Amino acid sequence: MASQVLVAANRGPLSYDLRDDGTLSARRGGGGLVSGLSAALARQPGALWICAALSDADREAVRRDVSEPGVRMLDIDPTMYHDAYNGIANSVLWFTHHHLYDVPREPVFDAEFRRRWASYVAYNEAFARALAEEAGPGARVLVQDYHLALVPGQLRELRPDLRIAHFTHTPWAARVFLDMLPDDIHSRLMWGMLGADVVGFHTRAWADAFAAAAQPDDARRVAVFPLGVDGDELRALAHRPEVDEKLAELRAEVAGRRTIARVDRTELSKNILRGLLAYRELLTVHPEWRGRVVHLASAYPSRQDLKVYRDYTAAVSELAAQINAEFGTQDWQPVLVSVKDDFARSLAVYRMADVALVNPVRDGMNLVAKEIPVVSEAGCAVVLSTGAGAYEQLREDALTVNPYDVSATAEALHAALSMPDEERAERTKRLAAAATALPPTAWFEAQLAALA
Ligand SMILES: O=P(O)(O)OC[C@H]1O[C@@H](O)[C@H](O)[C@@H](O)[C@@H]1O
Repeated sequence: MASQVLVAANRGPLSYDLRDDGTLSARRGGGGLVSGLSAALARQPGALWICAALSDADREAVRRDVSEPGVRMLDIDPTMYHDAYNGIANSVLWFTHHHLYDVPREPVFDAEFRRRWASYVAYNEAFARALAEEAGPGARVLVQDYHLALVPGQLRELRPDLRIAHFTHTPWAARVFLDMLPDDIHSRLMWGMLGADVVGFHTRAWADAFAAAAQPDDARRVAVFPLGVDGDELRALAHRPEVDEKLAELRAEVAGRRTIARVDRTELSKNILRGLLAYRELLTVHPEWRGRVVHLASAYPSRQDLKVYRDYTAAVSELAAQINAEFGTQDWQPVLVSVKDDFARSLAVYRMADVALVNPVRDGMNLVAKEIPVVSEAGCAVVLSTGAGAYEQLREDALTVNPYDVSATAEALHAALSMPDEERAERTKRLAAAATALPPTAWFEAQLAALA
């Protein structure tokens, strides 16, 4: 049956595992984009989510025609998928929008790049064709993120009757980085996204950067939808028994000391190394904190298919080990790194942290900065990068820092640790209110309404 509301995103709401006995089991897909969209789509009867098969088990599920209602997985040739996802989306596009290039060496746009780009075009076409097949007359289609930047333009050609929105969950690159792209690639990306009736971003800053690269007429379609947190849902999740258990364990480990927490994928843009350097500087410049604070750094591996991510992950654990060797004592380990993606443990960390360190060089939004104040028990001072999308909404009550300025970050950590309890609690309350202003369901419905 044709759908009236469709979502297209690389990652789907579920993925499959192939058991030893050859049967398939479904589990919920991971990440902020997925959890936000899943909640919103659950409220749209008859909606369809089109996503890519991400693994051999997913592809097997497509071949066996195992399907869940409301989800269509696309079986894309694995080599083509790898070139599109790792070779273009997570390398060129992610690096451009987050300004991550090591400029003397990168980027390089050569014949190999062109080959991968052809895969990216074909992978986008697979989504556009599937959407064209599944959408009812005049249906509304919400296309997600940089993986699928060409889809709106391609779909518009196949189905001029549809109402299409594109939403970017990352920042939009500054001109100097966009200008590195070959001209035809840059204009193709703009063409793709401007195939949409509404082009959405998390912040005014990213929307303005995109609009500056578009024609004045097209810029009118750009809109801002700052994704927030569902406070009631998150608080309920944070008070499940398994989270209580993790909290008790963590409290025992920390033994009454103050805590500085971070929770991230081990992602270049999250600036974990400078965060550790700032913590080291804090312990050097303000030795009164030695033995009295613990840095709980959750940094779980991500995108390990890319060498630069493997190297970065190794550098993070090496620097943490150095800090522990330099300052640690018999009964105090200054940094506790956790590399397991353990949501229950993260929620326990959120509940107990005195200080949150959210220092990405650039970030589309950063929901950690919004989630921590919502579940914090006694109040949490948020040290927040000016490069995070969340900065636009949280700047008043966070302690904001230039993410490259390690010394300023160290001083902000000191100020956060020294903040009077009452002030911390007051700021946390206001941060939580700002964080819950546009929960996922309202965020999604606002975009649907913009297409009406
Ligand atoms: O490649 P993955 O693991 O699906 O992660 C992609 C997502 O990663 C998130 O960190 C970004 O905020 C999203 O913009 C992006 O879609």
